[in-house]
Amino acid sequence: MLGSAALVVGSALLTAAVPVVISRMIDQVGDGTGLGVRLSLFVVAAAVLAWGMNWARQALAAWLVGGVVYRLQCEAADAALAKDVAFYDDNSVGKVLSRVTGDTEGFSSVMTLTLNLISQMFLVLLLGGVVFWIDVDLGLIILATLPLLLAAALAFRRLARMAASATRRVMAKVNATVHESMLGISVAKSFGRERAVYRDFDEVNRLSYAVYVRQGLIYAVILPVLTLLAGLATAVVVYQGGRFAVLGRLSPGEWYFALQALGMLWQPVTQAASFWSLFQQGLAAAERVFALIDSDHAVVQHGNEPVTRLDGEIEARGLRFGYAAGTAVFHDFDLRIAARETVAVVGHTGGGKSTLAKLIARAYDFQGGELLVDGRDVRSLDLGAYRGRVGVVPQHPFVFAGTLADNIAYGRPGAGHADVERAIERIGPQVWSRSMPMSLHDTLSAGGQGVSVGQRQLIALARMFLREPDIVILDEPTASVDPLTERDIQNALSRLFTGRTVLVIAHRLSTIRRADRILVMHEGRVAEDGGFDELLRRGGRFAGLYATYYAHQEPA
Ligand SMILES: Nc1ncnc2c1ncn2[C@@H]1O[C@H](COP(=O)(O)OP(=O)(O)OP(=O)(O)O)[C@@H](O)[C@H]1O
Repeated sequence: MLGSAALVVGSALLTAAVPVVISRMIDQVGDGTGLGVRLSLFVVAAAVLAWGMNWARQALAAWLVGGVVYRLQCEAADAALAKDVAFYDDNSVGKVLSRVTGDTEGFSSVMTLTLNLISQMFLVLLLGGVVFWIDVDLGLIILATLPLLLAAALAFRRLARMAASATRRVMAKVNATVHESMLGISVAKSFGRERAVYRDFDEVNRLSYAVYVRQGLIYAVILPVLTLLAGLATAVVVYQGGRFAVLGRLSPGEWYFALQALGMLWQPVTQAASFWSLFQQGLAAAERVFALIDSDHAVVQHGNEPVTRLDGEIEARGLRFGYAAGTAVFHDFDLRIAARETVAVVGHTGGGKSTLAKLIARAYDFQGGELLVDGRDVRSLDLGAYRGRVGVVPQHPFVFAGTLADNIAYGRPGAGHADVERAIERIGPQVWSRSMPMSLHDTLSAGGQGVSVGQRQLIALARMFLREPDIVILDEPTASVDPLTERDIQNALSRLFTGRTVLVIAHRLSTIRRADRILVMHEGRVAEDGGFDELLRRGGRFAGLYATYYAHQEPA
């Protein structure tokens, strides 16, 4: 920082020294020979030195700003990764991405701008001081021309800002349209709607063309007008300085200096006019990044009790939960799941099955009541260690870009090839080879294009065998897989379920039949609870669900 300040002062002094020395030499023109050579040598030396100092100053600034942005991006990315799932309900991935990259860069450009402006302002003060020292009246004349230029720059800044924000808005619209059409491309293709999608895009693209042209026209006016105003101001100084020189108040060298100083003042002054709004934008960007870093976690803990192993007994007492204030999913929810019990959760859509699973997995926090695991308040347990003992298999497990082996090894940090092979062994080698034709070294694409739902489930189950969780939460896919793959998955599941507490949001009859207990969820409460045959005999909600949904899965 000190080095940077010294370079700012040094390069400003050098830049200001050039017109000062030249003006002095002009006044000594009659004194001797070789003046032109000495003058030229001085100008070259000063230019080289000033270039060197400016280079060092800018390199130092880049190093400083780069360091700050690097740390800010690390902290923002770290904060985004630490956020609970609930955070991503309100903040889309795109929004978080623009906080971590776009906003941190916005902040960096303001830092660079500020450092440049500080050095330029220092030069302005230096040159202004010399002009006033030469002649106060001339200094006042130059000073009087500055507000005119400043006012023009401010007015243009407003115009430029309006044009820029219109361009930003329309670009956001273009991006959103492209994003949406690409997301739904398979649907568009299957309905033969490509031309309609193109027409939608063309409409916003025409809008963006019009806005761009308007912005170009506005910018085309700004610079020539500012140059004209600068020319007028120079004319005033030429006239007045000339008069003072004729009157003997100024030497020709001082007159030259005043004109040079004026030329050097324009740029910082016009830049200062646009500085404030850019500075505010940068601060707003920084605020957004800090809001991400400082925002509270949705899952609140009040203890860090160690968790090494769990028996897996789960109990909810008077649990209250809603995703948003005033919309409760659970009012006064009670439930007890014994250790190592397999519970199938069924019910109509919106009944609260996934919500229950998310609360047990600590993806969300509840607002009232108690959630006990092995008789201990879940909020008193070390969150990371607790989550490490709970394995969640979502309906559509995510596949990362990398080899199949990498994707399985994801289940346990540091797992090697032998561990992956062992996990496959536990699933059942025949089961695996029948459903997974690819080799462990084959590369999968992010999102899992080219990998079926059943295969993704098998990858996720292999990850679970590596992880060895004490509580398994599984959301079965609704999409039916072929009977052979279903049998493979069921075989893998029965191995995974043994000796663990399992909560499975069940869509397959085979899973329901195998469960120790079935919970029928309805409007945020347990409407029925019991064994398969018992619930069928009861003739209630489960019997209804069975008749309308599960019965068709019975083998003929
Ligand atoms: N992220 C969310 N934000 C706000 N409300 C939500 C969210 N997720 C679920 N809900 C609401 O909570 C209620 C319970 O939903 P939940 O997903 O638990 O039901 P479900 O029984 O699992 O349904 P499905 O079988 O369709 O998955 C529903 O009214 C749903 O609209």
